[in-house]
Amino acid sequence: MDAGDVAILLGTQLISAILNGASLDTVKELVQTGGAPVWFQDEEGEGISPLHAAAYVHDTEMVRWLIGQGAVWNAVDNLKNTAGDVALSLMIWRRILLYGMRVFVQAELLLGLLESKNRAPIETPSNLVLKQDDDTAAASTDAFLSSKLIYTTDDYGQKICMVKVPKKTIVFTGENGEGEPVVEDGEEEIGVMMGWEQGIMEETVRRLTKGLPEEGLTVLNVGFGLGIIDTLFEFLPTLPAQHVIIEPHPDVLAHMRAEGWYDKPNITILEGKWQDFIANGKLLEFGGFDIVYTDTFSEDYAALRAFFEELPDLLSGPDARFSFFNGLGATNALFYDVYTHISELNLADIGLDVQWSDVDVTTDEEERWGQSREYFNLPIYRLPIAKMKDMMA
Ligand SMILES: C[S@@+](CC[C@H](N)C(=O)[O-])C[C@H]1O[C@@H](n2cnc3c(N)ncnc32)[C@H](O)[C@@H]1O
Repeated sequence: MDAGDVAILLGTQLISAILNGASLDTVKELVQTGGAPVWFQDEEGEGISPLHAAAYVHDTEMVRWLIGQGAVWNAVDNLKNTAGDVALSLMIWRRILLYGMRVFVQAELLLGLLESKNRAPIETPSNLVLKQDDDTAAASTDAFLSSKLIYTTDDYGQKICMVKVPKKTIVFTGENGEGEPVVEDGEEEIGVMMGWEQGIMEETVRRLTKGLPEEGLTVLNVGFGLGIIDTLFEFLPTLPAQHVIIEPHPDVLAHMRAEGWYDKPNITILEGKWQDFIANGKLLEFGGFDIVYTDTFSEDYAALRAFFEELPDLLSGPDARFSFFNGLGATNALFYDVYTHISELNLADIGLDVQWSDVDVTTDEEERWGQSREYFNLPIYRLPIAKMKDMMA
């Protein structure tokens, strides 16, 4: 390894340490003792420097120290942003985020008022959907439950549980894309569940079970899909004592039967929607679960929030854990951030604290989506783990 390679290695480690929340003392040690170069730029990646990294983690003291050590104040990354631009865009990002959250919360309050008067539901004045008005299987539970589902494997070996929804496309009648536009009726494939989410499910189970006693574990999972998370629960070192799965779709239930899920002695399958088993009190009969997970399809944020409200009754105690598939708004970083913050606020209102962790979900986009509509195209999944707040603390 020559001196250039060593500088690249140390510089990359320095940037990664800062982005991962290293303290100023650690950074000082990496630079002063370890010899990491403060002038380094990550040419192989996004072209960022340690100064950009410090701006990303909003560490003003670290920015000051790095500049004092000779960090290049006006170095630009591959997007032509200096560390100052990053800081500025973060400030602007936070301002827009706060605005988005305010709009969302106001719409939510209004929704509550309208619902209490039995009036039609509303949407927020943005792409943040509180209540869906899409009546296809993608967003209407009734349409979804009466749609045919297809279990298939794509060209890249990825397992998919898929539904087809109607799609209108505008085509031009003439040659070379000219001529009169005509609306053509067609179909679009949507992944109800796709194999690429395996990594998210694995990390979710790891974090849901970490530190919990293995013996006698009780688990509730809402929404079977491909059964990825249920399979992971069944492969824990100690089999859960009680594993309840709620699933309403007849095709999913038929698939579960064919795959032998009905024959597992520790598993109870509740055929219906989670709302049905809240309404008839069946879920309460289990006496609380140590782990609760929900990942449904075609439901909007209002439904997720309604599920949150049931958690104090569903969780077995202060150590019990809850997680949900955090996928709303995930085709846009800002919307995703708003949903993430709003769900944290709503959970806090109900008495739950959330710990977030990041799961890297970068992959080959074409291999992931194939013919399916994209529903998650951010590089990072924000994984929530919630517990009832410790009222004695
Ligand atoms: C995204 S998949 C779940 C994937 C699952 N986490 C896995 O690891 O494979 C969503 C599932 O939720 C089910 N579902 C939709 N609405 C539901 C509801 N109201 N209650 C319970 N399950 C629901 C769907 O039929 C579908 O099987």
